[in-house]
Amino acid sequence: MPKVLVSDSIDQAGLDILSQVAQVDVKTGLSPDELAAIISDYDALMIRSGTRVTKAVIEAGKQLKIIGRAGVGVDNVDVPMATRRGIVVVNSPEGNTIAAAEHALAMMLALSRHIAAADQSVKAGQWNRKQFTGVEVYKKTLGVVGLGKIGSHVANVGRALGMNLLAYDPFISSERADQLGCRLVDLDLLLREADYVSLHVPKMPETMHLINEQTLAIMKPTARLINCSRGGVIDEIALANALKQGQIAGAALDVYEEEPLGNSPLKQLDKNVILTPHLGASTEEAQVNVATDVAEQIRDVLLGLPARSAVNIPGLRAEVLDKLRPYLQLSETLGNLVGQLAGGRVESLSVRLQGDIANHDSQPIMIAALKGLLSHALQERVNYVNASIEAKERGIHVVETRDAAVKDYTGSLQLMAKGSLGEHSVTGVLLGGDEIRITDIDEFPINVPPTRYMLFTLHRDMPGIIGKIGSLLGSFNVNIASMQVGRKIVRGDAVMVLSIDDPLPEGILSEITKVPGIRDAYTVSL
Ligand SMILES: NC(=O)c1ccc[n+]([C@@H]2O[C@H](COP(=O)([O-])OP(=O)(O)OC[C@H]3O[C@@H](n4cnc5c(N)ncnc54)[C@H](O)[C@@H]3O)[C@@H](O)[C@H]2O)c1
Ligand SMILES: O=C(O)CC[C@@H](O)C(=O)O
Repeated sequence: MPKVLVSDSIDQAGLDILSQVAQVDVKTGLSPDELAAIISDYDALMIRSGTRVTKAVIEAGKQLKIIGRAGVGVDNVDVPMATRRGIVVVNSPEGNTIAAAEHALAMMLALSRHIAAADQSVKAGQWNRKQFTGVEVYKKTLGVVGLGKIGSHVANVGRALGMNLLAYDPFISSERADQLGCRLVDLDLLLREADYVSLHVPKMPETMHLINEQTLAIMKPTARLINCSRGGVIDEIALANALKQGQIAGAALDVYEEEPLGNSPLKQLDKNVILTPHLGASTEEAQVNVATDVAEQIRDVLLGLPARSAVNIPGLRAEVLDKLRPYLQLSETLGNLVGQLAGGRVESLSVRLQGDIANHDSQPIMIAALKGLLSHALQERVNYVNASIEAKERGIHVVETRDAAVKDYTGSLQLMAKGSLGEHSVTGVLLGGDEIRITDIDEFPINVPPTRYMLFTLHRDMPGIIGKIGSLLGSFNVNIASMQVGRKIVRGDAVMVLSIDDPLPEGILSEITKVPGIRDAYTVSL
């Protein structure tokens, strides 16, 4: 039974799903070193934001197939390293969207009315009504930085509260911003005009210290800043200074550059600062959502099925996957076949998408072709996660062409591999939506399904040659399941494709190539 390590607190709903297929060990509060020391036993790791999955952890995870992040941000996982090692990293892109958005909105209202400070003062025996006079959000300007899933919900609720909306997001169209009632502006203008600035961007080099001494200096003295996205997006020292000097009116933070928050000057500030311990996703609903979402994906991957929300398999979202699955199978099979026919070191792979297939997202189809191409050499070490990297490292030049006009079958896929031992091409189609047929080998027309063991010959089309191959195989006790010949002209060159029941015994291939009329022979296992 596979083993799953759960190293952060995860809702029971997720643990129940994992337990259906795996032994589940829950060990929380591990340091990266402690995690690295035990991870080698595990097939899967499930985390929240509390676990740091470093390079060392991934290197130690010799059996790891999947890392599941029960949440959105995967900045606590060394994703490039996981990708190199072929480990799928999955998250729950939407499970906690509402929770995080509501936390940001709660922060905005709590800041405006000094809720946290007023609560503390009443509990301390005071009754200071005047000290806690607040401001209304109605008719104020809310600036949303990052108009993705969470930012959009914040914008929607902000609009319902009667706020004017500005948004800054370089990757969002003005039509999308219009739909949300936001005026799309640059960051400078947003910071100058907004009464509330709410950050909803991912953590990446471009967003590191997006809010810093300079950007804080252009904000209104009455402005309030909210960060429920990621620590590091705000320069916390610069923020503490800006708050002390009254450059802005207040700030509410849920996330920090270092978590847990250490000895920060922000902790010294009182009524105009609210600090929560990364609680954005901490609602009962969100925790059930993310735990279920990610546990299902871990279960599926352990059962050999694809994951819905893999962050390191480009273009392979659930809905794409459902539509493309038969094409991916086709592409992988043809990649495997052409890779074995080419043998040696492959220098380039050309993939031609013809007919209907050319109308689909080609990226996953290309990845499947590369996975197939490399699978004979790398076996299970290559997968959808690392196929592109492995191909790049081997210097394989990949070319994609599309021809939507071709109208044979429902579309076909042609792969051509060029390598140190020559050039080969194969074409395949799907019959009835999911049955693979190889329809062309080196431009010789055939029509055969792929089978586990196959033998291909290139020969002169002349009487007796098929019989000789049949007898030769028979003398080596090889049973032929099916046989087909493809030729372009009578008595010219031809290919013979045989499905055989067992792998070809050692030495027989060279015997086949000695048969008069045989130019070449290849054995393939798919
Ligand atoms: N506090 C929490 O507990 C909590 C919970 C959930 C999510 N989050 C974090 O909230 C953030 C937003 O999550 P989401 O689900 O909305 O993500 P998302 O991917 O849907 O949205 C992010 C948006 O940021 C935009 N963006 C990227 N670079 C930008 C830049 N340089 N400037 C401005 N905009 C930029 C993107 O175009 C995108 O629209 C993430 O950092 C996520 O990790 C925090
Ligand atoms: O695990 C958590 O509680 C935080 C999750 C949140 O930061 C996220 O990115 O989804």
